[in-house]
Amino acid sequence: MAFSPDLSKSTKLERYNSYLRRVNNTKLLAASSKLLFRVTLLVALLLVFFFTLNYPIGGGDSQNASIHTTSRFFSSGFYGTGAAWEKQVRQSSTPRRPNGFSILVTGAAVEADLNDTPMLNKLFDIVPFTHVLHLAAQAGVRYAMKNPQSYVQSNIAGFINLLEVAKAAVPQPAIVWASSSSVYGLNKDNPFSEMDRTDQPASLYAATKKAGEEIAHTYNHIYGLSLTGLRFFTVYGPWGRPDMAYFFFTKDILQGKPINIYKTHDGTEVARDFTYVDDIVKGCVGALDTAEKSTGSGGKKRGPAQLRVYNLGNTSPVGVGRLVSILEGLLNVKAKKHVITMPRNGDVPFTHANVTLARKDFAYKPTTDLATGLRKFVKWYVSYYGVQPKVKKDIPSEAE
Ligand SMILES: O=C(O)[C@H]1O[C@H](OP(=O)(O)OP(=O)(O)OC[C@H]2O[C@@H](n3ccc(=O)[nH]c3=O)[C@H](O)[C@@H]2O)[C@H](O)[C@@H](O)[C@H]1O
Repeated sequence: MAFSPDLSKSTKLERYNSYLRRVNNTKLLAASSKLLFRVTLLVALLLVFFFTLNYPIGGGDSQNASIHTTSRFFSSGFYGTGAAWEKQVRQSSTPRRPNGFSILVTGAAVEADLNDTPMLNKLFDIVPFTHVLHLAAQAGVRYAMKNPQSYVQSNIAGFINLLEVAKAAVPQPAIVWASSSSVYGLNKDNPFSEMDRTDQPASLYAATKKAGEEIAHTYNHIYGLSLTGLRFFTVYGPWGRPDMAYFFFTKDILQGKPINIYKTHDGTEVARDFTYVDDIVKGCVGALDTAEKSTGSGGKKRGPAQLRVYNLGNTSPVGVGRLVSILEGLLNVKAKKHVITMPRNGDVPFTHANVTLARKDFAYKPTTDLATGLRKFVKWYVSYYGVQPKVKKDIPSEAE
């Protein structure tokens, strides 16, 4: 089976990407009640991880792609409507049952800027959030060499701004936020455990995520904020980020363009613990469900608060060559493969999550292997971009 892309849809998406970049947006969703939250979170996370976090133009070579930063949520049009905006925020955050959660999700839904302090203050004035799920970030390992400032702006300045507002809030929310497997950097222990060293980041992206973990420690220590960092391992799936390898490999394979498969400097294959988005969503919900309340109030600590870090990975690393052969099987197209030595661009040779801690504390158990997850991704890709199968109509039910 072979496919030819529908360019009108691609163009539409690229125009949308360009819009997203212009508004430099991060998305926010205020969800209320556990039930509403779970439903909303699923949608939000799909958008967060795979659509809104970092969208390069055209989804091509991530090294050349221009990626917008995501320190914004709420469009000025929406945020600027005053009473209507407030009403919407109140409505979407009113718990549907007693003791329901009211959760601010950054990185999805309506648009505004994390660095917009008055806007954040206003939000927290309107809603006594019980939790924040902070997913907004500038992601991507290699793009950090092109636009380092965007990482500082989003992952450090934006995070601190959010923590400043959260620590002063009454009540203080519990915060669960997206760290990254990249914090393990040059760590050689395998699989990666939360106890391993994380003081050797290989990219600026990793360094800003590690900085986030240290900043979290500080706000927990001084203000009694309950903070949980989740180290996500190469998350993929429908609505994914076009700057990630599995995504642009799919595009390039379909277009007959060559792809680079990295090998390490000693000639071994580069591997990743690719983790399907639905498994990550379950991990986020588990972390929120088990997050204890912050102990401070109005900027004053009243006792020790919870501080946690968890790996959320798939626990089965797969080589990039294998990833490509699964895609070839799904697309029924042979890739033009160039195996090259990994450029010195912040990449690490392998990742592998030990998830014992997350399993123990909130029963985290990834269930989607790479072939299954990529099948779901390719199905979505073909439908989203209007790719026409040339040989077969359906994606094969098995990868190979
Ligand atoms: O877990 C994380 O913390 C990070 O995961 C993700 O980073 P990575 O694991 O680097 O994913 P991704 O770019 O898809 O490359 C996948 C594989 O393809 C290899 N790769 C890449 C490009 C290429 O041209 N050739 C190639 O072999 C490459 O060497 C790698 O082995 C997120 O992007 C990041 O935001 C962060 O969340």
